Amino acid sequence: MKFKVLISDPLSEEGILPLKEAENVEVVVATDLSPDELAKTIKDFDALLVRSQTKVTREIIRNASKLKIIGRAGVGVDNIDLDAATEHGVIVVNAPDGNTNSAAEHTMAMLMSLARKIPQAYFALKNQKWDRKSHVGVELKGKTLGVIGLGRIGAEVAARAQGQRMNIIAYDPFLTAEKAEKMGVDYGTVEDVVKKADFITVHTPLLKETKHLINKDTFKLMKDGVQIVNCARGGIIDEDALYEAIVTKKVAGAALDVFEEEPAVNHKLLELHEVIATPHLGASTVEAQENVAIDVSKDVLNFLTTGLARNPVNLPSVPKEIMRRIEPYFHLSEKLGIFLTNLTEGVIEEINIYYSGELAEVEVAPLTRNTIKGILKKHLGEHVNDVNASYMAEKKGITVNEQKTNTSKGFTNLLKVEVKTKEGTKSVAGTLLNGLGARIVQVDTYSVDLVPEGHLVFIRHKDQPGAIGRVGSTLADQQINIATMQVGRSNVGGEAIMLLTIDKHLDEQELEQLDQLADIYGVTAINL
Ligand SMILES: NC(=O)c1ccc[n+]([C@@H]2O[C@H](COP(=O)([O-])OP(=O)(O)OC[C@H]3O[C@@H](n4cnc5c(N)ncnc54)[C@H](O)[C@@H]3O)[C@@H](O)[C@H]2O)c1
Ligand SMILES: O=C(O)[C@H](O)COP(=O)(O)O
Repeated sequence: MKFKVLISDPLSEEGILPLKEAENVEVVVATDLSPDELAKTIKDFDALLVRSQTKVTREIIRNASKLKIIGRAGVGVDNIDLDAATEHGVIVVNAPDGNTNSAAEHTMAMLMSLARKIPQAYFALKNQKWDRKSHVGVELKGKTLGVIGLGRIGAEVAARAQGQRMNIIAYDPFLTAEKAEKMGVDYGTVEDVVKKADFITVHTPLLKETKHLINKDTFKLMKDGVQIVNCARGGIIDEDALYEAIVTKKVAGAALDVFEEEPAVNHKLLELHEVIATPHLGASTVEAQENVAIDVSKDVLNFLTTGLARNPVNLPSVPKEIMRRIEPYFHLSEKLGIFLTNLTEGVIEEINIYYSGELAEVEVAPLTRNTIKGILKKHLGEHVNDVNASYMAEKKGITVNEQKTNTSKGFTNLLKVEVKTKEGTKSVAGTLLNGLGARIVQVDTYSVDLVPEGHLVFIRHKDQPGAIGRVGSTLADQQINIATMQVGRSNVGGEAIMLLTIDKHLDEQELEQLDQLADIYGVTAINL
């Protein structure tokens, strides 16, 4: 049987040789298909290979009745509808390492061009203007570079900038003091980074959490005359806020390789003299293109012939016999992870997962991976899935322990998850109640009974008459309905908790109002 592979973006000829030379594969290259044409063509293909240009929408995936795998020759998979792929049983693989070096080099090229106004000077000279006065730059040496997202590319950029004798301050949710010290970088929150930096470069994926991470409020915190680089994804920086910050001279310059909408030809930012730009060229080198095409071709070939993938991005299939017994717990395990990560302060160092009762008798590794996925998802988004969750945790320096115990506290099954950071230990436990579904039954030392669904608010407060009433009336003033409320306390007059289910997610302002109430120690909104 021959597998048909469609390549819909330009990939390196050398890189796709593993596929072209495979006897059981027929490769078709069609890089000028419209979305409609792609939606029609795809139905005959077993695999699709893309870069960032092809938008692999739900509609395309829906039409792809034979499609088994989508290979992304690069890192970002925000052009692929991962939910649709998962729902249709299509595995998505990427090539996460092949273009790291090129993207880091491009970032440095942009940083240096920005500091020395090279594109502007070149443009003037091409227009017959020998203008030295308007193109006075600044040195990088001794300046502080703020790096937001210290993953593969961010870390390479930091190391190169240190070579330019810059000081680095970074923020990454997985950056510990030990790692920062080893890399010779300072670290802090996003606020610390933007306040101290002379230049700021972002290297996060584009996720719900990182969309407009740099916005009008963040710009206000920055030094006057700061310069910004984005070679990661359009949308991490709010483009309207950046425009405003440049026009008002808060920001002296910006170097952009990526835009919220691409291709970005008539973009208002491109009209500004202070903005230099390239058309998403970070990975456009001979070497990177060859690397990513080879990696993804091999992975696609391997998957088509053996069913195994090295770099899967979405959910894999779980063996049927394991699935049948543990499937009912999948939902609970992920929700416990998400719940816990929202309560956790500090960098996660250890995750302990305890299985008891009937759960202690089954193979639970897929549940462990699913729980880790729930915990890491907040910061890694679609980059973490069941297959790579343990690997991701290990890569982030997190120790994961799985234990089967007999202490199920009267429940026929109990899944307890504990997370340790330098700030302390947090835990949550859940169970499946026969006929009633999943329940969260313990938060730290407090017993609760909560359906892990919807919009939750977790409040730590002093056990004092009036605290519950104040929360209730504040929510009533905000026209927010309380569906359920759980309360618990450690001792009379000591610390207590309220766990509410409400009808909508609290926005920043609403959270702030609750946080300001007397006797409240902390308020966390959690979306499950
Ligand atoms: N311009 C280009 O052509 C080009 C080329 C390659 C990659 N990229 C993009 O660069 C980005 C980084 O790629 P990578 O390979 O380094 O990925 P990576 O996964 O190795 O690193 C991303 C890092 O961002 C961190 N992060 C997540 N949420 C964060 C937050 N809220 N604040 C700070 N840090 C956060 C993660 O912990 C992780 O360490 C991706 O968006 C990728 O698509 C662009
Ligand atoms: O995420 C990536 O790998 C880069 O943005 C590269 O995208 P490209 O393959 O379209 O150059």
